Amino acid sequence: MPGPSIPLIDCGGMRPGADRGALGQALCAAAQDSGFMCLRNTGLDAALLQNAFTSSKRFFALADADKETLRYRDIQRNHGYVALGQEALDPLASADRKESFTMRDALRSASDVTAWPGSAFRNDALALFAAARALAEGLLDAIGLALGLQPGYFAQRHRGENQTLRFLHYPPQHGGDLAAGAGAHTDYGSLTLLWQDGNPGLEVRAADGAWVPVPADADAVVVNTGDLLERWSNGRFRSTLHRVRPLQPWRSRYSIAFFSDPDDAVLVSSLAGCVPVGQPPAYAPITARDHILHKLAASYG
Ligand SMILES: O=C(O)CCC(=O)C(=O)O
Ligand SMILES: [Fe+2]
Repeated sequence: MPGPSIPLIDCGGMRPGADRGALGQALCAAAQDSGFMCLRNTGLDAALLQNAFTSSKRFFALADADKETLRYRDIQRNHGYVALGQEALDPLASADRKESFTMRDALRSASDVTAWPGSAFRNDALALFAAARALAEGLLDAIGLALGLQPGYFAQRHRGENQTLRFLHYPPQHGGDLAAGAGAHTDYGSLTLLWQDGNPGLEVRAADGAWVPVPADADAVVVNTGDLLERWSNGRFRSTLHRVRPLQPWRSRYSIAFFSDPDDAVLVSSLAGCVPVGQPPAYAPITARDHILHKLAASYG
């Protein structure tokens, strides 16, 4: 069960037309207290996830030379295979011991055959991408409602350009000094959805500085709020530090993340309703593109 700092929220199936008011309040409370939450009953089809994990495992099991043919080329495109030791989510620490396949704006590259390991992988990834996108939109809609924004406020600013699906693999480690799977970092954008394979390792930093394990429950989706939602909410929502440690290093750990971040040109500035009367905003406005590229450039050193 989640500890007190990582609330568990039942989404009631996210049925269309369902009352989003109570859900929005619960999401906002969790974003404010912890920045992390575990969601159940989101209505996301479990078969899509299972297929995506299967494709991910098949891909990471390929020979390095095959994976390298699809290698990540640049942070602008933010697509492709990143091998062990090439990314440091904490730029001041050593590189992460993980490999990943990143798919920014996946629907747009759907017809580019050179971008994908094969059609089964592509179909599984695109199906999950579309479902995760709809789920993130529903969650952002509920949050917007609780913040008193116009319906569709966030949807109009998250049209896919910076929505990114990412398959992750933390390979086993045998003996010696164990390396971190992912260094301490905050996520860059609005909302991250994360599915785990049941292998623990993800930890979040609580307000008192303690590292708190996130349950590795394969049936729940972990959701956290990122830097740009922190800025939009004038610091009301937290973009919480988190990391991945090798808690069970003898076996592989797989996870799948979906980052729902604002479109490049969106200027993120503190929402009027979040700024106390008579006080200046806590952050200067920034475009999503500037913030995301700055963070990507730091992590790819
Ligand atoms: O794999 C995980 O559990 C977390 C990954 C993560 O935090 C990230 O990719 O931003
Ligand atoms: Fe993260």
